[in-house]
Amino acid sequence: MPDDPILLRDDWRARLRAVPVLSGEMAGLSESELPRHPLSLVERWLDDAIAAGVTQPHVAALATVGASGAVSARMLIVKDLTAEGVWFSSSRNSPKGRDLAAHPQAALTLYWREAGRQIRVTGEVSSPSEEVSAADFRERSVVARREMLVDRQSSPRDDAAQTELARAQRRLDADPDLVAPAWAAYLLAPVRIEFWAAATGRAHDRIVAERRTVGDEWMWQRLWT
Ligand SMILES: Cc1cc2nc3c(=O)[nH]c(=O)nc-3n(C[C@H](O)[C@H](O)[C@H](O)COP(=O)(O)O)c2cc1C
Repeated sequence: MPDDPILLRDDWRARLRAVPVLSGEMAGLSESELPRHPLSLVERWLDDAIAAGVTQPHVAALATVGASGAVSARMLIVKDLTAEGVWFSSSRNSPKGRDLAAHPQAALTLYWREAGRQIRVTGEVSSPSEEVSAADFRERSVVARREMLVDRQSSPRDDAAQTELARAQRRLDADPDLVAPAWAAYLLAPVRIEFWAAATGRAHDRIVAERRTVGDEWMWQRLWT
């Protein structure tokens, strides 16, 4: 059998180089716009993204570290923004859930292409409220709840899947309020939030807020891009 080439094209460098990035008029971020608490700026940027009709403005990349030190990242949905931090949800039994049990820290990155804005949140992760976790679970679609009652996220899917899903559906039919015990609403409480804003015709802006170890004071610092 002849060796098929792995890639069909060998001009990827040139093709990628030709794709425009950060096109359009972008205002950057100035010191005068900085609030006392960086979550206020997260709120403002999220608001702007929703108002501008950005697609899936609440989808973020979450990076975690496993017990062995291996790093994983995946996209997920930001479920809430409160004065405590950023919320997302998943199964405690998923690979990310196991990572978070071993190392309750994470990095979450939001990126709004149309606005040329990126936010990087790093901090401590907890699942502080069974009530919030249960309410979050009940808001999910039937299909998603059924999958989560089987609770095998990221495991190989074999022939037993249909039987297990049918069993989960019967449990849901019998009790529509049923909550998968492993479902967690996680809170990422920030210790560092970095804002990156594209600016047209000059260097882009990068400003970071770091929580001081004493009290709830935040220290702002401009960074080299
Ligand atoms: C747009 C988008 C949104 C997603 N939202 C979630 C979510 O809210 N929670 C979740 O557990 N997985 C979500 N996923 C799936 C994850 O990316 C990932 O495949 C899954 O959580 C398994 O990750 P893990 O094996 O690292 O635990 C989403 C994927 C995409 C592409």
